[in-house]
Amino acid sequence: MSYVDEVIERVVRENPNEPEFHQAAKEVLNSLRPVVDANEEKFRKDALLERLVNPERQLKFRVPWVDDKGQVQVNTGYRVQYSSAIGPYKGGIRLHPSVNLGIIKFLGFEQIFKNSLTGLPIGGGKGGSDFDPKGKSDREVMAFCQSFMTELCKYIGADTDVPAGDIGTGAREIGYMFGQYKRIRGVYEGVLTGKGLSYGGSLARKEATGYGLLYITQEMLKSKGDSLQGKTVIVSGAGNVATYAIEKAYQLGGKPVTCSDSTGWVYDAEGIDLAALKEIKEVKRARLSEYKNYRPNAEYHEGRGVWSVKADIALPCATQNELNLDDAKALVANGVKVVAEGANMPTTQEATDYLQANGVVFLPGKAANAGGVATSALEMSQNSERLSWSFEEVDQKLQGIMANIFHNIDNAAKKYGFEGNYVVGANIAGFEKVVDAMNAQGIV
Ligand SMILES: NC(=O)C1=CN([C@@H]2O[C@H](COP(=O)(O)OP(=O)(O)OC[C@H]3O[C@@H](n4cnc5c(N)ncnc54)[C@H](OP(=O)(O)O)[C@@H]3O)[C@@H](O)[C@H]2O)C=CC1
Ligand SMILES: O=C(O)CCC(=O)C(=O)O
Repeated sequence: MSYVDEVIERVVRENPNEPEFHQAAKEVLNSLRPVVDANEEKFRKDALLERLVNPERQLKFRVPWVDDKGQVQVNTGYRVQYSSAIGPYKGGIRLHPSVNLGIIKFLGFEQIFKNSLTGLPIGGGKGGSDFDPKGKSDREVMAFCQSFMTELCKYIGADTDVPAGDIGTGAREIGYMFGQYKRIRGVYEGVLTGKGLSYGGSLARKEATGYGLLYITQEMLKSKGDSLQGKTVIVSGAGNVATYAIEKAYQLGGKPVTCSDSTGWVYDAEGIDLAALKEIKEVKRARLSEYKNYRPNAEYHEGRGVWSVKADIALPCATQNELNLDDAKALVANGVKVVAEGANMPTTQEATDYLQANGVVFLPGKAANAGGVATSALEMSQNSERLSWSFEEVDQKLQGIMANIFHNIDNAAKKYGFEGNYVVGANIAGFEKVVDAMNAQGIV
């Protein structure tokens, strides 16, 4: 049995009931075969892949808090400190009822390679809780965030582990967590990113993941002599990533016509009304069904369905495994030429295979959504030098980072004989730097 197959078997055996983690690990390990096969003896002797798939540390803790009725609630908190080979652990905190250890591990594992692709010195980690901020009062969210940080603050720090936002964790939650960290640890430092601008946040961090997604899509199109001008874009999600992907798609000449949340989806043939979307989601924290109050001619449907709309480019920006094989068939039948992942692992393996086999250019999340964490690393730099850069300066750097990521994954795919396969290119390019650092640092 090949070394890669042995490790895949071990991942499945030793991590039961963690299907998302198996999916992420299999995808990466399978695409590393050309590199691993060429170094099989050394990698096997050093147990390199076993060390890569096993987190350095994983924390699971109780999060008790009191709701508005005086009832004590108990949630479970997680932080998986996956790899510090190339820098302090870095990755978001997800607050969603579906969160469990396997989901945090898949996200932390992806983060290792994504963070490596940014070219910046950040290792991989991820955290979260099964707490659902939806429908909670600000006071309840604060009570949860303070309790969560009371435990987490023992294990993080500006030079050890720097969490940030993800699903369900935005500026409000980061603010409450930062306040509690400072209160307990007594240090004012860049321990979190995605902070508010008045206390150490970076301009353009809020926009960075969505903007970065469009910058890399544009760079890929440019390499083929094409552009976003005049292209119809379908987007899923209505949160941070989706909103700023829609904003940048407009700025680059595209026409985004859909968005979705966990209860329904919108098709607006004239183009999504960005101001309405921001008001519904960022200000009111309401459901997308309200969109028709702003745009009576738009369609709102319960359930899921954005992938049935005719378009040129599809941008899944909601959550994992939201684009399945049937959706992939609909995209191909409708003439979609590009799928770029704003979310983490939104496309199932079967759907990815189908899209690639049918000539759709596929930009995987660990490359395409890396603009968020890259800008978080820029926030860390600003915090370290106690300066704030202008929006233009951060945005310029983000554009450069996303263009570099595209060329690095493109070149890695070509080097190993997989031209145009950006899944292979991203995994290999991300892995090469991490493995180099691991080898240099001995058996740790
Ligand atoms: N924020 C960032 O900087 C980065 C985020 N990502 C990834 O992008 C994706 C979206 O994150 P972000 O925009 O920050 O999150 P948000 O919480 O801001 O938005 C998530 C959106 O997806 C919708 N959604 C639909 N179905 C689900 C589901 N089953 N579970 C969770 N959400 C669902 C949500 O609907 P509803 O409004 O009903 O909750 C919401 O509109 C995630 O995969 C995240 O890991 C990747 C890189 C960086
Ligand atoms: O900005 C960060 O540190 C994390 C972003 C994130 O969670 C992600 O890239 O999935």
